[in-house]
Amino acid sequence: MKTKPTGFLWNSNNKEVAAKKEERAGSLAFNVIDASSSSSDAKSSGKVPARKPVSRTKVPFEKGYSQVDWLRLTQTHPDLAGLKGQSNKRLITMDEVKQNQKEGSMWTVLKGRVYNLSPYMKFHPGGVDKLMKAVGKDSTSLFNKYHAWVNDEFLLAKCLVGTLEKVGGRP
Ligand code: HEM
Repeated sequence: MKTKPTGFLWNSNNKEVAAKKEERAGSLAFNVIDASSSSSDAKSSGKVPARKPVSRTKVPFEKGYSQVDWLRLTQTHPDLAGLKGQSNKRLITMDEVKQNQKEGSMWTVLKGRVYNLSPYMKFHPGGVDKLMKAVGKDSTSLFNKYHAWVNDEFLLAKCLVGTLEKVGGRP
């Protein structure tokens, strides 16, 4: 069973991800958090087949590109999103996301929010190649496939460009 500690990288209260189970050791009772699947209840009941594990190779970071370095940069850089004075509260179409795939301006949609991934590229623990797959499209399912527990909203807060416009008024 895989367990994940909580911290700035990980969502601590993601109910979809973490399935809690109480276990006992002598007189001690404690919660075990299983982050290995988003549907462990369904899995243990035998209704859903176990999800195929994805290959998750961590790429050794270049000096100066650790997650701590990233956090420092988010606190000091004046405009990581590349807004140039524009508001990050505006609605953005998928067309506009597709148009931003160049150095310095590499946009993705993640859980309805639009981010500029360009500054995060070399900091991504899964490597640049993997993160490039997110550019110009909605990367929510890819993101969840590899690491649904990662706290994207916190990590990419300073890269927020706007919100994806809903088409046809449906959520
Ligand atoms: C879009 C925004 C993304 C963010 C903010 C992000 C962030 C992260 C973080 C924080 C980790 C370290 C996780 C940990 O230590 O548990 C990680 C690892 C990783 N990511 Fe991403 N990621 C993103 C997108 C993607 C995409 C699109 C892919 C695949 C196509 C991907 C593949 C991986 C892989 C393979 C690892 C490394 C293996 C591991 O931690 O075991 N990531 N990412």
